[in-house]
Amino acid sequence: MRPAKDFFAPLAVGAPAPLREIPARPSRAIHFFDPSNAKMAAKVPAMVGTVDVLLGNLEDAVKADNKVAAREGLVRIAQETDFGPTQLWTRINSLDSPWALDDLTTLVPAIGDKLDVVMVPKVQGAEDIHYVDRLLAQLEAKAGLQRPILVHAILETARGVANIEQICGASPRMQGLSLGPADLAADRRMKTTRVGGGHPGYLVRQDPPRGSDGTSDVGADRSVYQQDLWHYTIARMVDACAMHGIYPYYGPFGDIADVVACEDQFRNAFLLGCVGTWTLHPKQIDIARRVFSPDPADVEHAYRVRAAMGDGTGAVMLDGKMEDDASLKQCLVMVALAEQLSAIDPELAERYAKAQAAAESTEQEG
Ligand SMILES: CC(=O)SCCNC(=O)CCNC(=O)[C@H](O)C(C)(C)COP(=O)(O)OP(=O)(O)OC[C@H]1O[C@@H](n2cnc3c(N)ncnc32)[C@H](O)[C@@H]1OP(=O)(O)O
Ligand SMILES: O=CC(=O)O
Ligand SMILES: [Mg+2]
Repeated sequence: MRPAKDFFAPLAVGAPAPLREIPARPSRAIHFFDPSNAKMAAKVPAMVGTVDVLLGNLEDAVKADNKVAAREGLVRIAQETDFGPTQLWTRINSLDSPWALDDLTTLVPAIGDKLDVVMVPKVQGAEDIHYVDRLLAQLEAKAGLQRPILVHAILETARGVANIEQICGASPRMQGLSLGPADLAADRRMKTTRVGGGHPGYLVRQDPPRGSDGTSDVGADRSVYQQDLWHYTIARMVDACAMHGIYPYYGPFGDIADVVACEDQFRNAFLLGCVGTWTLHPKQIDIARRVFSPDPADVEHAYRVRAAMGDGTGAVMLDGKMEDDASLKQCLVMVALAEQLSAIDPELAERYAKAQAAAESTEQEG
């Protein structure tokens, strides 16, 4: 392990200095595209501004025969496209594949100045991040890059989950973690064949009614409540990321047609602390943008609490509820997110400005 004094030292002579803090850039929708799929690739320039992140995927879902075409396609798209405020990420092939090294040694010199984040799949432990960290530093130095490329790990092995804190703290490049429910389910030998989402078999059943003689009628009709298979993993991910000042994301939701369950799954992740999700199909983009942008009513409430709390200490009553220093901090999380999103999204800026004005006028009346 690197001693604290060396943690922020560049890992190659001439590489850009690592960031001291990972910027909180909006990344509600990380939109996956296959750069070797001509039809999909052709849509990328028009998607700039419609998603927060465009991610050129080189790993799973790209056929083995198309790996080189995908890599070259990504280089071409990146060179030809002005991404404006939209971030460009890539998901490289896994480190145990024959393609990962060529992915990095091709992409960094060619488009390193445009790449914000490299997503690394199937990360098992800090050693995987150390490998990518050093290699990126060497490639950045060679290419004369001025800012470091950040690293994002996918949590999709049992070992990765067990090593989650070490992964998050392995390098100042660490930007965040995504849940990889498909590979993780396989690695854990879970018995779901779905890509993310719930499962009707994973449930809790209402207690049976009791007869007058005290016996339970186990055959009676009872409500069942479907549970979330991913709750534990997402909660661990959120804590590990918060502890290290980096960002957690939901991953793929494979049932493209079920936009309702997709929204539920995204919202659970948002409420638990995730900042965004992957979108695999254009249908999922509006869902992600909506769910990961706070509701204006919640933003209005947050501004009201902030105004009512004055110097931020003590306790007040608002709408019959107690608010204090701690609930103010919750509200400030909401306000900070609303302000970040307002800076990049004029429509949301207008809605949040109205929420703030309404909160301030209620405060003046009160
Ligand atoms: C477990 C994991 O690792 S998840 C991450 C890896 N997986 C991925 O990245 C999958 C990305 N998505 C896809 O490959 C595709 O969306 C699929 C295979 C799921 C569905 O593709 P299709 O059957 O073509 O979907 P569909 O017919 O509904 O597409 C409608 C239109 O959207 C386009 N489209 C589909 N997905 C995307 C996308 N991700 N980005 C941009 N455009 C897309 C199609 O090209 C099509 O265009 P057209 O109307 O001009 O013909
Ligand atoms: O890569 C994603 C997954 O779910 O596996
Ligand atoms: Mg995977």
